Amino acid sequence: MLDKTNNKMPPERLLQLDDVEVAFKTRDGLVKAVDGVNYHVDRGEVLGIVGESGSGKSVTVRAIMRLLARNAEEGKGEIRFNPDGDTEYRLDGLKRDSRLMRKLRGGRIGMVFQEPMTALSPVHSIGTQIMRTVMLHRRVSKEAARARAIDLLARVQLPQPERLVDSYPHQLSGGMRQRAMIALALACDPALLIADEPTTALDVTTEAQILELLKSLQQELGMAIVFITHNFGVVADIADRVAVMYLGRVVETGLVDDIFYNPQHPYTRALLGSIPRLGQKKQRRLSVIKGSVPDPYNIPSGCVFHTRCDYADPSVCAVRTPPRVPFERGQEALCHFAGNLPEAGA
Ligand SMILES: Nc1ncnc2c1ncn2[C@@H]1O[C@H](COP(=O)(O)OP(=O)(O)OP(=O)(O)O)[C@@H](O)[C@H]1O
Repeated sequence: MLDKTNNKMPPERLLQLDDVEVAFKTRDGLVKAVDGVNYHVDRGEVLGIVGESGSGKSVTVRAIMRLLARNAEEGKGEIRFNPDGDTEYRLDGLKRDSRLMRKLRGGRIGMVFQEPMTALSPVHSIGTQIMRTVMLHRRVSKEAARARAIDLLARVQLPQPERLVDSYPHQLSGGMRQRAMIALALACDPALLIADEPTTALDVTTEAQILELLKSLQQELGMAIVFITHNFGVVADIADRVAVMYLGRVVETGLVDDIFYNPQHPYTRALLGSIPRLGQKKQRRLSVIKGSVPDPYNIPSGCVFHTRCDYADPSVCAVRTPPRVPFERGQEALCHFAGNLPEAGA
């Protein structure tokens, strides 16, 4: 039986997370990595997720994919997914190997990672791996699956796809392997592609090429993308909307232009102050914000960002949980002083 929900999402909505919580059981106790995350993705749009290391970006998408570590404990939040506009599935609570999840993962949700070898097997040819995915999700002959594999390799602009289909991952360069992984993720026309820092390990030129490829595939195939990155420059390049995460929460969300030109959360402003400039060394982590991300075992009281915030009033921010303040066009900021901060850049 497929799990369907009663209160429907709007028709344009593909994915919606409401108050998602994930904690991990560790030797030192329970650590909350994701603490009430809300975000949504509409059909065909690109949502960029940005935030420093440890903010819970990857754990949240693993909860969507049902690929959480064994020591994870989920809270009460909801994850809803409606891939084709007619059936809404509740993903939260589904087991990693449930029939539905195996059908959706690879079938309607594709994934690409920073390290292609987490997705590609070193002992099978690229073609075999794509064919297996195609045949797992569709009733097609071996010949048709091979033709599809060659077609996908051509789509991701790999040279000589008829020859490349029989090659092994170690025979390809890093950028080519990234393209092969994208081809694998696209094998069954996903409605949603989850991209977890797919370009972070690449050189600047290859990164630009892969971003360009993802953009053109997204437009051609009409799929939505959740794109995780440390880099606000990449968000500007590829995303329609942004969710900014800090210590397991979405602290600000909105359209790219609104977030860039009118950021309402002090953390977003601080991150924007650390966008790598042209010609700067690659892979520089965002580091200009004072202090470091607090230990998740010791989450600050009140607003979790107050210990690093330039605008914090301890009598308020260290004591009370901040409200979610709405602005125009769906922009929201989790801050006591959102809307009352000094002008950005002032
Ligand atoms: N299996 C686990 N057991 C305990 N803690 C975990 C586990 N997996 C993740 N965490 C913790 O959850 C928090 C969020 O991690 P997550 O990987 O989602 O961050 P991130 O924002 O994706 O960071 P990065 O950009 O470095 O990938 C971190 O504090 C991390 O240490």
